Amino acid sequence: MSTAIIGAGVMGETLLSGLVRAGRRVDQLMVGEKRPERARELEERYGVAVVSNREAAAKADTVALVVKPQDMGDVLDEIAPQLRAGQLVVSLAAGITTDFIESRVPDGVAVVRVMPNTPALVDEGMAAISPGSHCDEAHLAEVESLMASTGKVLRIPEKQMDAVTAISGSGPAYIFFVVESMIEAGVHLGLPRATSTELVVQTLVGSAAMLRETGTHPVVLREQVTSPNGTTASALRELEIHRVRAAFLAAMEAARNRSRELAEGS
Ligand SMILES: NC(=O)C1=CN([C@@H]2O[C@H](COP(=O)(O)OP(=O)(O)OC[C@H]3O[C@@H](n4cnc5c(N)ncnc54)[C@H](OP(=O)(O)O)[C@@H]3O)[C@@H](O)[C@H]2O)C=CC1
Ligand SMILES: O=C(O)[C@@H]1CCC=N1
Repeated sequence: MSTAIIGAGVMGETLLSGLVRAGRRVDQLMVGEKRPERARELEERYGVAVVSNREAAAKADTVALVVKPQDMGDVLDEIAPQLRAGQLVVSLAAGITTDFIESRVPDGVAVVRVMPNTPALVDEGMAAISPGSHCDEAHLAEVESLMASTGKVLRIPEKQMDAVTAISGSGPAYIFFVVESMIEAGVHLGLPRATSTELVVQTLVGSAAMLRETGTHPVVLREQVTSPNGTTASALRELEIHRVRAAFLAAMEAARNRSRELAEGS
């Protein structure tokens, strides 16, 4: 099965590199990318063929669209004449619905919507997938195997996609923001930057491993750290005073709303 990736920016390259790591034959992969210097970079780095979007759409069994949501209409208009029934189009774009894509491709082309995230680069991705209306089990299984090469995959109803985008799609950015803030706090408290960075990164990795390996609720894990009248309780009181929990809720609501707006082309 050949796969084309159209749009090889951050997420397109993340998908490409995952497929290569997972052992997909490079001669079964191709890339459509509009910037020539980026195309050359990918050819050198992965030995993958960079072709025109039309050639990619004509030749590949599966066409993964990884351009910005705002570019999706133009790319679909460009490749639609090359697509034919039996092919699978996979969109990784935020906001763009399967309806939007299905209305622009020939009948019989199956569409699957995916929301990945960047930890896929280290095979710890979280991808959610939703079928379009002409999609069967074999198409979903193909996308599941595509995305499983870089992490976990969850099947969800498409109506949950905007919320999923706000939580796991954008999620790594919130975590990096917290990490960055904690490192700066360490520096503020007088720690060397390298020490602060090592402390924070390992604390994040250790906490994530506890969540995954014990399956214990985060509230219980937090309580285990919080000694009576101790340091953690003092810190948590400040986070509540500064309404950090409410800020997280508002932030993710804003991301969900932005995903809905992208669907409308703004
Ligand atoms: N980054 C992330 O964490 C995630 C991104 N996504 C989704 O992935 C998609 C891509 O995002 P991201 O990788 O961050 O964005 P990037 O801007 O890094 O990548 C998009 C790439 O597509 C190229 N491109 C634009 N138009 C065309 C075209 N007509 N033909 C071929 N290539 C084209 C762009 O080139 P140029 O720069 O010259 O325009 C760019 O290299 C978005 O839809 C986003 O919603 C989903 C989940 C997570
Ligand atoms: O910020 C964005 O719009 C994309 C979608 C999810 C993560 N990055």
